[in-house]
Amino acid sequence: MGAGPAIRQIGVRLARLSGRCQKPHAMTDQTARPRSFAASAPLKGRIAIPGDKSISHRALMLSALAVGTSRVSGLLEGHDVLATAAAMRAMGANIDRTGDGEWVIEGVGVGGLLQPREALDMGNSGTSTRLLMGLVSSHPITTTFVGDASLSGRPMGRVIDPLSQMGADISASPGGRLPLMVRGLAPAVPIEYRLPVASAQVKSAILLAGLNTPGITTVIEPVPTRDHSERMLKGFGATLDVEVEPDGTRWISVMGEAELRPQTIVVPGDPSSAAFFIVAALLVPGSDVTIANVGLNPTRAGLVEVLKAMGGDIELLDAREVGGEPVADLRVRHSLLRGIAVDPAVAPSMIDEYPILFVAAALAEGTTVTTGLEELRVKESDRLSVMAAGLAAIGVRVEESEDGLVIHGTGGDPLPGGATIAGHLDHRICMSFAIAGLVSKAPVTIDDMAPVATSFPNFEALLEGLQR
Ligand SMILES: O=C(O)C1=C[C@@H](OP(=O)(O)O)[C@@H](O)[C@H](O)C1
Ligand SMILES: C=C(OP(=O)(O)O)C(=O)O
Repeated sequence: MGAGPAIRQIGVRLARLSGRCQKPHAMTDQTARPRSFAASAPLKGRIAIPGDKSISHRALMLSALAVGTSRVSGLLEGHDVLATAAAMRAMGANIDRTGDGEWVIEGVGVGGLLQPREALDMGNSGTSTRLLMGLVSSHPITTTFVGDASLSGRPMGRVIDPLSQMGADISASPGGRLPLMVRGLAPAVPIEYRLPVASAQVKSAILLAGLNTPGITTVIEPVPTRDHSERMLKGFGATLDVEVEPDGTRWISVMGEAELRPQTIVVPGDPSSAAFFIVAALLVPGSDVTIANVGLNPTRAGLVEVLKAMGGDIELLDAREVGGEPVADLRVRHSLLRGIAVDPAVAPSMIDEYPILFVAAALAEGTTVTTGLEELRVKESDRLSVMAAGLAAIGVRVEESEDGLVIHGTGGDPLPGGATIAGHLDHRICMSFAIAGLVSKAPVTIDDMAPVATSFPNFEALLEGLQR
């Protein structure tokens, strides 16, 4: 998209609006919270990690679109999910927190979203932004989206394109970024759309727009990505059909003007959060940790497979189903890892876990090569360059390519450490370097641990519990 004068003007107008939007709890604490992490005694014990972020967002959105009262337990109460809750409230749903992770939602029905009175503040959350842009695109309302500095730098063109094809009128800041305004169209136009990037957020945005669109909306997905939207849409009673071609391409079709039935949802633990403790237990000598209730949907479980291939001692206990998703307890013991070439085909199933995988690779014996990771450059930070710079600062031998990192491990020896890492408002960068500090000779300082609350508010408390 060009940055012509007209678009620049819209950008200025929207930027002014961002100062006036309703601030959810997520964005009120601006104080940086630096913290150092030092060489750790063995990690021992059993922990339960909080609910899955992807599933929590979707549980709130679909409950808010059902007719009647849904109940969600195990909801992640991180700032990203709270931004989704605030947005759905602002568009008419009644949403109450009744206990720890327990939420009750009274939906407005598909087609029933009301125009929010103020801009929706999405904080740091790409998932909230892109999925909600989809939802509002097929409602007759105008919605403005704003976010923090990290989110305002992320590309939204990937959802603007298909949603515009469905009839939404979207005015974005230069480069297809936030702040932006979506003027929805009802009835919208059903489309058949082949995803140009492997993105569950883009897939979900289109399917959610399709819910209030007459006819059948189809997303063609050449590379499978997390399928929580498909599973949950079916659970809520939408007519959703998935056909898989011999080469694995998935055709996902949703029938519009759906009526969603309220549900009771149990959210499993987030494998992307578990990842930090899996790697910590593998790296800190003498550790033996059990992580309870970890979601192991095959579209999310890539890291466990890669770490096992590197020689990680990870045992799956009590495999079961929770809320329509496969779950197990993981027992993880300290292991000497071996470097490997990571198959780029697994990337979508562990896309958020690469920062912590890079830390694991730094302690492995030999070299780990990763490729096919250009998407990491458009997350909360450019995770390839931020990880490469941070690892180099704590003494790791690392090379950055266009689409991956090559990491030469220490063979189990501690890292030199002794640097301050800039987290760039990226929770996963902060947590990855916190874990690196546990296996470093000199402490590793994170300039600001506050962003961790976007996805894992009790990360530090759980870590301290395992060190006792
Ligand atoms: O759909 C989702 O819930 C998510 C999809 C992924 O993003 P992309 O769709 O951009 O790959 C992931 O990185 C993000 O944390 C959550
Ligand atoms: C990329 C992430 O989230 P989002 O896109 O929702 O900001 C993440 O949690 O690592």
